[in-house]
Amino acid sequence: MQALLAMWAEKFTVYPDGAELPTHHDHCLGCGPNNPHGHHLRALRHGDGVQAWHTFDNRHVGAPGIVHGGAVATVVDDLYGCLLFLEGGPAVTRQLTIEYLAPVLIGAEYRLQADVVRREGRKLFVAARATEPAGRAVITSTAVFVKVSVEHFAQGSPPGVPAD
Ligand SMILES: CCCCCCCC/C=C\CCCCCCCC(=O)SCCNC(=O)CCNC(=O)[C@H](O)C(C)(C)COP(=O)(O)OP(=O)(O)OC[C@H]1O[C@@H](n2cnc3c(N)ncnc32)[C@H](O)[C@@H]1OP(=O)(O)O
Repeated sequence: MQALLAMWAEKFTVYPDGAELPTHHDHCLGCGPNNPHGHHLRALRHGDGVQAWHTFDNRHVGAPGIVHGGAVATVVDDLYGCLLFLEGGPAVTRQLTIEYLAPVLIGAEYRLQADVVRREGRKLFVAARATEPAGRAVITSTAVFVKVSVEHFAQGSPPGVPAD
C-alpha cells in the first residue's frame, strides 16, 4: 500500500495548459480505465482549472434516457479530484452541492469545467458546471474540499494490496 501511495504522490507535479491529467488510480469510479462500472473521465488542464468532454452511457441511466443524478455527482466530484493535481496535494470532498438545471441526457456530450474559487486554510472552495454544445448549463456545482496527507488514503486497502 505504501508503494502505491508513493506512486500516487508523484502525480502531483506541474502540468502545462492543455495537458491530460492522470487518473487517480486504475479502478477509480470516476476516471479509472479498469473499472467496468466507471465513467472513464479524462480531464485536461484548462488555464488554472480543468475541463473534460463527457458522454454518459446506459450504465448510468436514471429515468429512461436521462442520467441518474448520483452518476452526474460522481463525475463532478471526480473532476474536482482532478483539479487537485494542479493544487499540488490531495484533498477530499467535505461538501458537494449540485444544481440540476436541466436533464442530462444519455448519449449526449457535455463539456465540464471545474475551477478553484478560493482557498482558506486547509479548505478549497471549488465550482463546476456542465454545458451542452450550444452553451446552456445543465448543472452547476460548488464543493468544499479539505486538504489531507497522502496517509489519509491508507485507511482503506484496495483488494489484493497488502496494508503494510
Ligand atoms: C489503488 C491504490 C490507491 C492508492 C492511492 C490512492 C490515493 C487516493 C485516490 C484517489 C483520491 C482522490 C479521488 C477523488 C475522488 C473525488 C473526491 C472524493 O470523492 S473524496 C471521498 C469523499 N470524502 C471523504 O471521504 C471525506 C470524509 N471526511 C473526512 O475524512 C474528514 O471530514 C476530513 C479528514 C476531511 C476532515 O475532518 P476534520 O474532523 O479534521 O474536520 P471537519 O470537521 O470535517 O471540517 C473540516 C473543515 O471543513 C469546514 N466545513 C465543513 N463543512 C463545511 C461547509 N459546508 N462549508 C464550508 N466549510 C465547511 C469545517 O468548518 C472545517 O474547517 P476548518 O479547517 O476548521 O477551518
